[in-house]
Amino acid sequence: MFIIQEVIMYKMKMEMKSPFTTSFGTQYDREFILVEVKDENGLSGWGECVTSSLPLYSEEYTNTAWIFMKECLIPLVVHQQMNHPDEVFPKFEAYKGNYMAKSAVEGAIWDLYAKSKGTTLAKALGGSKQHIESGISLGIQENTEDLLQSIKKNVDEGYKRIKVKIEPGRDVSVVKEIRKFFPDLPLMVDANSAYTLDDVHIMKELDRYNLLMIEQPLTSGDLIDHATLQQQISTPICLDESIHCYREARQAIELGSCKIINVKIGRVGGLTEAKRIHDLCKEHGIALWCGGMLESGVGRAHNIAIATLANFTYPGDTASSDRYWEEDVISPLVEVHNGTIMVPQRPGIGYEVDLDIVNKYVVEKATF
Ligand SMILES: O=C(O)CCC(=O)c1ccccc1C(=O)O
Ligand SMILES: [Mg+2]
Repeated sequence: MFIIQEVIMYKMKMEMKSPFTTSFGTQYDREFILVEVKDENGLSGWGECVTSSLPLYSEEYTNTAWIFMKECLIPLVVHQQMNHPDEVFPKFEAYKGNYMAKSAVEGAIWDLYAKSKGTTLAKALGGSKQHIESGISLGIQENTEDLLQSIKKNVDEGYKRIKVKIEPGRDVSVVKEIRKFFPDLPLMVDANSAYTLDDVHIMKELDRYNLLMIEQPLTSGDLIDHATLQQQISTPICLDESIHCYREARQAIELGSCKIINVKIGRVGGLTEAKRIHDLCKEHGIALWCGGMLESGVGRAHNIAIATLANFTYPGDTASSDRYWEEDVISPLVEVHNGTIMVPQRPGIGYEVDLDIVNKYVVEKATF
């Protein structure tokens, strides 16, 4: 049993080393929220809200998450007694949606819980891997030459799988060019919902390039259309934006909307729900991998922990800290060697949050 004595929210703004372009826009920096929860013994747990400054990937964005956390979530946990972090998500279900905000607070409590038990977050979640495999997600480039260079660099660094973002007009031609130079590369594409069923002919062309999967080709609500599309192509569809919870994962499996799911802890409302989706998919032979939201070290550490569960069988999108940031908020940094990340063995998330760096990039702070 533990009591949360204090909650601190840090609104952060950190410039990215290089801009990241998807079919919904270009990100130059990340505005996100770190949540710190403290217990009566002075231990701290950390979570990250993976929203960005505008509602492009999801309805939630950083300013809405900030208010929702302050007004709705924190009153449900501060000075409250808890036995296990699995209690948090059901408590938060009193309020609709806002999963990224919920996940940030719940994630901080998971970290605190693991630290109070003297165990790693990975083990507290039931994970057993000592290391996880890492892929990389490459944004849309102005010219294919730059993309090919970037692929080569990341393959040489050992990343186990390359994902490239596509959009209408920059899809088949790009994949064709990549395959000319990298015929056997474990390659996949992510459309971030940029297509409709009118584009089936494009998906059928992509089907000829031996892709590991096509991620989120259609709009997030379109489970039925994804099922229609999956019947017409042999490349597995992987859903990202479509899956916000266990129920949607179950329905996608029942409908045949996908063969693979990209789990993002923030998108599904936290680690407890991510675990449930993991177990469901395992039961149904649906493979998983852990996606990314250009996280700082705190979110990155949570991704590493969940990816230690057995059914995370494909390399995830969690790359090294220095790919995104001049300085990260954790020490040591997340490092990828030969395409693998060693799971840290210290309690909780296993990385120390560097308050000097947090304070350097904080734009607003609130304490409860
Ligand atoms: O490197 C990462 O963290 C993953 C990058 C990525 O693909 C992504 C980044 C921001 C928003 C959505 C997505 C996505 O997976 O669709
Ligand atoms: Mg995606």
